[in-house]
Amino acid sequence: MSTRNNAFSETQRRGVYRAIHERRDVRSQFLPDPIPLEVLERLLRAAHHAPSVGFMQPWDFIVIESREVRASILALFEQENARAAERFSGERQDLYRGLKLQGILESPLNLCITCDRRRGGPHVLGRNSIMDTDLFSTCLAVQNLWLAARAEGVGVGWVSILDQAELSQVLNLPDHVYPVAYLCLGYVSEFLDQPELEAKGWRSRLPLEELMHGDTWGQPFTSAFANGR
Ligand SMILES: Cc1cc2c(cc1C)N(C[C@H](O)[C@H](O)[C@H](O)COP(=O)(O)O)c1[nH]c(=O)[nH]c(=O)c1N2
Repeated sequence: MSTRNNAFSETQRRGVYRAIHERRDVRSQFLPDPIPLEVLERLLRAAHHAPSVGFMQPWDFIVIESREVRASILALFEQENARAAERFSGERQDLYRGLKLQGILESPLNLCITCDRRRGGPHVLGRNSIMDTDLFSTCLAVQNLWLAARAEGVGVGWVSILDQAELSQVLNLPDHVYPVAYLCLGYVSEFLDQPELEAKGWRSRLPLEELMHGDTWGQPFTSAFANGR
């Protein structure tokens, strides 16, 4: 692979793609070892360097160490998860009930990444038509953290089986602050080779080719470059 102007070196590029491909959602493999403060700071700094609409930086990071708070969140999860299971039936429900979908107490640290929908005032550059761009920006902060964590050997698990209003109440969030991601963080015994949902037979990765369209929805993608046009 040749290196073009401004591109990373091959080794650095490999590192970036490795973090992307080997990042996993972790629920079952957490170790109790604490995450050193300097590592946590690097992860939060990575998150804070995400792109954001109008440079709004709408995120805040609630670092949750308290076992009591985590136990309250786990209770919210149990309640919502029981309801979620009812949406499936037969074998699918049995499979669902067998899945581990959170590591709230096993992980040493929980982190809620929120979106302050008022940050930057009433007129944020780029957020005049699509108001949810603040939420999209916050998701990018989550992904930055998730990738940086993989490079640090720290596992991250996203728990969304939670009632948003109840979660906000437990975390004492003001009305204009939305809890985008409730995350469990910790070192892990291993990172699985494939998503746990795939390994357990819930759902597999779709072929990329099926997701590529040319010019408009549903048109086959045949690259002009590949065809020498
Ligand atoms: C917005 C959002 C919300 C959730 C998730 C992800 C995202 C992006 N995922 C993790 C999800 O199941 C996982 O990413 C996929 O199964 C793919 O696996 P890998 O992340 O590649 O390991 C997730 N996992 C889980 O065990 N409990 C959950 O509540 C959620 N919620």
